[in-house]
Amino acid sequence: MAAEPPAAVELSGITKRFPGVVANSDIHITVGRGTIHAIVGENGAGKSTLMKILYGMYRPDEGEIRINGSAVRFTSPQQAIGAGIGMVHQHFMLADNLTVQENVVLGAEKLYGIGGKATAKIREISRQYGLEVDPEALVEELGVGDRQRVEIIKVLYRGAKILILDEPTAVLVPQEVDELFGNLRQLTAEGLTIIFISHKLHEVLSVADAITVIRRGTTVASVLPADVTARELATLMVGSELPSPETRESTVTTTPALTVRGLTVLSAAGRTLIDGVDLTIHKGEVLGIAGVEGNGQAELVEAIMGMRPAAGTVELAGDEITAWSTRKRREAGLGYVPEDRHRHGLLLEAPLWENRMLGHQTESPNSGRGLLTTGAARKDTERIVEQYDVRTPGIEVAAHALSGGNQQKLIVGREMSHAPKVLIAAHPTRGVDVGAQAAIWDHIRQARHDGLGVLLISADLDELIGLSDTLRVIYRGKLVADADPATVTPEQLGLAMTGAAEQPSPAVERISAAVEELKKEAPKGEQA
Ligand SMILES: Nc1ncnc2c1ncn2[C@@H]1O[C@H](COP(=O)(O)OP(=O)(O)OP(=O)(O)O)[C@@H](O)[C@H]1O
Repeated sequence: MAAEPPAAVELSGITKRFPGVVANSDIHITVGRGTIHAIVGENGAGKSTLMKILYGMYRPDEGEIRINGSAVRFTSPQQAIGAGIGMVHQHFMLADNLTVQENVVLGAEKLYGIGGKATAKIREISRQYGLEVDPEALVEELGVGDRQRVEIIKVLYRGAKILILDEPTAVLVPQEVDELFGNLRQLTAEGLTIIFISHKLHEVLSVADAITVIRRGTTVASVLPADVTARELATLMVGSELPSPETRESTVTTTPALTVRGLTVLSAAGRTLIDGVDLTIHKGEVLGIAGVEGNGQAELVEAIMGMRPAAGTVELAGDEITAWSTRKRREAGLGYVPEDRHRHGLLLEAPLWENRMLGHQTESPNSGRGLLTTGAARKDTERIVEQYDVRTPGIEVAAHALSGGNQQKLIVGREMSHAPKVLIAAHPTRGVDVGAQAAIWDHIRQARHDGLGVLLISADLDELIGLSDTLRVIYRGKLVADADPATVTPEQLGLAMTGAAEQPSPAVERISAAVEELKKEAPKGEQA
């Protein structure tokens, strides 16, 4: 009988310490060749650290890595790439103004040059693995799903046989998730191996061949998807039962908290990014905006926050704030959870308590009588850490030392602490585990009960549907449809977002006509 082929990846006894934290402790994982292996765990459990070790970005303090049966010791990602490992990051790292081919070839010109041989190789990869993209297309014209395929092709082009994907579905609509999973299955059918991190337990159960659960830095279970439910997985992750989600209860009033009229935003080149948007959020109302990324959500948020010039008017609780600076808007009660927590939400090198003051330096408890009150800010940071379950060795550590999900919890906690009248929340639970997500939703619901109005932008359709009182669909900078959160399904909403609702459902209104109108307006070659 032939001997069993060695596992594609074998991690044994991996331990990694950071000051004050054991991020990985005696981890054991075996990933079979040609399988999809999911890694799940709470925020801060140690998933990213482990993947960074496998990708050569960190060196383990203890333990052994075997790739296809041979022990390896990587001191850089280049060595990991050389051993056939590729990493697809959550934040795409593509140059928008270059073509697909230029992006794929960039930095790997030595492999197949930059001309016809490179094109042929990209086409071969596309064909072999069913990853459809046009090498000539400009990346800025591509949707999110296509961009992700370019990232995957990029690592395959460099010879990866083992792919690590970090939360690959966080930015995809349901139809794109299905496509991605189809692609992943085809990759494994061709003998490649996939390891992916995800917080979406239903997706993990539908696509993974095997699942490893990490809790507080160590592997606590390796299970087959057929043997567990999402709830049981969550329980394994947390080590105790999750609370049941609370039922929906309407708190919407008739008092406007935020009114936007005729908001229009142009790009530097004069293109219309937001086109005459009107909306009202009432006290006690969560207004969710559904849309495929890049349809104007970011510009809408930035215009409301006063971060980019816009025509039209914005009123906060009856005051016209159109001409106000961002700082003044925040002081007047506009809370802000930004989409990009590294660029707008945090000072990564600064300690947590300084980050607690960020954007709120002029407000209590951070300042009083014109002076910064760092003692009070520190104390309040302790409270946020406690209340929002931010897992950290202390408030003096720098923000970059927190796991992604814990950074997010800190930002949400900070913004909610100033009793905002309106919270502008872009992807408030992105990268946050299921338990922490439920906790953040509870905080938002409680504040909504007390009269908070929320503008919710999210790529997580379950979150949009579950948390919103009112749902609207944004498409090419216009609000084109309304959906009823009580009856709409994620699939219907996903279709409406891509402008593809051919059979309008009662739960999504107006979309088809509006999209047809937009398509007529769009110049040739620019249609969605
Ligand atoms: N560079 C670093 N310096 C110090 N501590 C770190 C560093 N990177 C991670 N940690 C700590 O190691 C632990 C594991 O973090 P890691 O990012 O691996 O978690 P994770 O499971 O990926 O979480 P998330 O789901 O939130 O992304 C956390 O306590 C984190 O604060």
